Amino acid sequence: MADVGETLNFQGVMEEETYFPDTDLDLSFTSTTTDRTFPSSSARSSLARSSLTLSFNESRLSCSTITVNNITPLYHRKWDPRWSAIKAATNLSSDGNIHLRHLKLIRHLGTGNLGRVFLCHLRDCENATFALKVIDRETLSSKKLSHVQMEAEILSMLDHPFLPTLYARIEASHYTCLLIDFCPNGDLHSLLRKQPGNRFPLAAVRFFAAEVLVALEYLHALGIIYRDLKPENILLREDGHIMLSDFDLCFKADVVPTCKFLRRKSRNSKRNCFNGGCFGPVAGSVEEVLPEFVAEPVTAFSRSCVGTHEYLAPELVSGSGHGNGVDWWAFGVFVYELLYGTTPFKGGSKENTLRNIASSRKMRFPDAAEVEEARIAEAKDLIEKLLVKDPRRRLGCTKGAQDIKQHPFFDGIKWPLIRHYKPPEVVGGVARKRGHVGHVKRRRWSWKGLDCLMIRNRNKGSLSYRLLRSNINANNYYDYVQNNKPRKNA
Ligand SMILES: Nc1ncnc2c1ncn2[C@@H]1O[C@H](COP(=O)(O)OP(=O)(O)OP(=O)(O)O)[C@@H](O)[C@H]1O
Repeated sequence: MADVGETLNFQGVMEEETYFPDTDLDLSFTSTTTDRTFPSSSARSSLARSSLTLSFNESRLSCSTITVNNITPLYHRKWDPRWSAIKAATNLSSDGNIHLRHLKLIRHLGTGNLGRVFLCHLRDCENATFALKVIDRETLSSKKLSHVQMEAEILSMLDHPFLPTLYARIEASHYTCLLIDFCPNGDLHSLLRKQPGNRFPLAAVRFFAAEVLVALEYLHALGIIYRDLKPENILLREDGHIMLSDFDLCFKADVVPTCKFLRRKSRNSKRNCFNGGCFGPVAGSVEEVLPEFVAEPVTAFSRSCVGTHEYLAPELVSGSGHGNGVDWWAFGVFVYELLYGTTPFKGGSKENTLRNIASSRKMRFPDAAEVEEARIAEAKDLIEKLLVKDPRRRLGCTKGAQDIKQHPFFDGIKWPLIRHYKPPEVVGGVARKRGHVGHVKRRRWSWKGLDCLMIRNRNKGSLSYRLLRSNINANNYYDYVQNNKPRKNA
């Protein structure tokens, strides 16, 4: 059949409003978009909002190869109706696999670094909605292809309520399509921006921080360093709980779990009842015997410099190599941002932000009288312990999430029950019926990005000029800043 695929048009600002009627999807995509790279967030945002045409063209089907992951329901989602729907579809499929023809695209949700994300549902089951991440491998550099590979690999390992479930991976022609959970409530960054003063109430900060902590703990236990923690990457599920997304910057390391029994004096036996997890201390005892389970990739080591600049740990900025500590640093920045609506090292420019991160000056808290006092001291203490520049002394770096869970800021949280907690009621936190579209994100930062920044700004007195002129390797930014004693921080 010649070119019978119907065309879906997602036009500019209309994309949020338009519902696309029945389309006869088939197995190969023809993408007519040209947005290959996203030089800046505004450019990227405008590209993301520009016209996008996807055709599903049956005539190309004959030459496309299709492979599909065999689907095994994950344990924690075993009873999820989506799995039943997937199972029903595969039972009816001639080869027992899910194909693109089983899916009906509803609309474009957003465009990322690697590809586009669509809301879709199974043709025979409208209630089984998913997000489909479509990656056109032909348009990607080898570096980005390795990110796709990493993302798919990590997704296939996950089985956790605060992380996405990969329902299917579909390889069609030069497209890789990942079928994951759809989060209809947008992301935490957009939600934060809707709050008065761009700040969450402390109870909400505790809730989101606790869920993120549990998600990071799980990733670390698998030896996965996330490296891209920021509110934009935290999507909100239908029930208001979080889902960490975007795994293309992760790196995998070995992890050797250890379990020790620790004796310690109880601070407050009643309050700490659940701090040790399911096997917490018995209330009323003076001395507790706590099992200490550590599954933290403490020997992880990478030299690649990735992440979003406001969230970069000093060891990433210095290029001296990093490990698990970068996630705990980012976690400190994250708690700070939820609490104060801005990040702690943000400068007038990216350069200044990096300089502030690398500087040996102690981080300061803004004078925010509006931030409620109860528990604020604990919150500040937690942030200070996470934002320790030396990763060896940073909270979480040696024993992982257990150390952080035991911090007084989280006192009273019953960790094993956390997924059953009622999400906080915050401004704008109501589920939108039809999902959300992409938004302008703080872009990830790379050394290449910094080079461009520096070449553009050749003012002789500027830090960038001095960096360019100096014999110091650009990767060694931390040393450079130390040695050149910048006059002021932004
Ligand atoms: N599971 C999902 N449910 C709902 N919307 C999603 C989902 N996954 C992604 N999106 C939307 O699609 C957009 C693009 O997502 P994608 O993961 O491709 O890139 P990204 O989050 O912008 O990350 P990056 O470009 O940094 O890799 C997101 O900004 C988000 O708005």
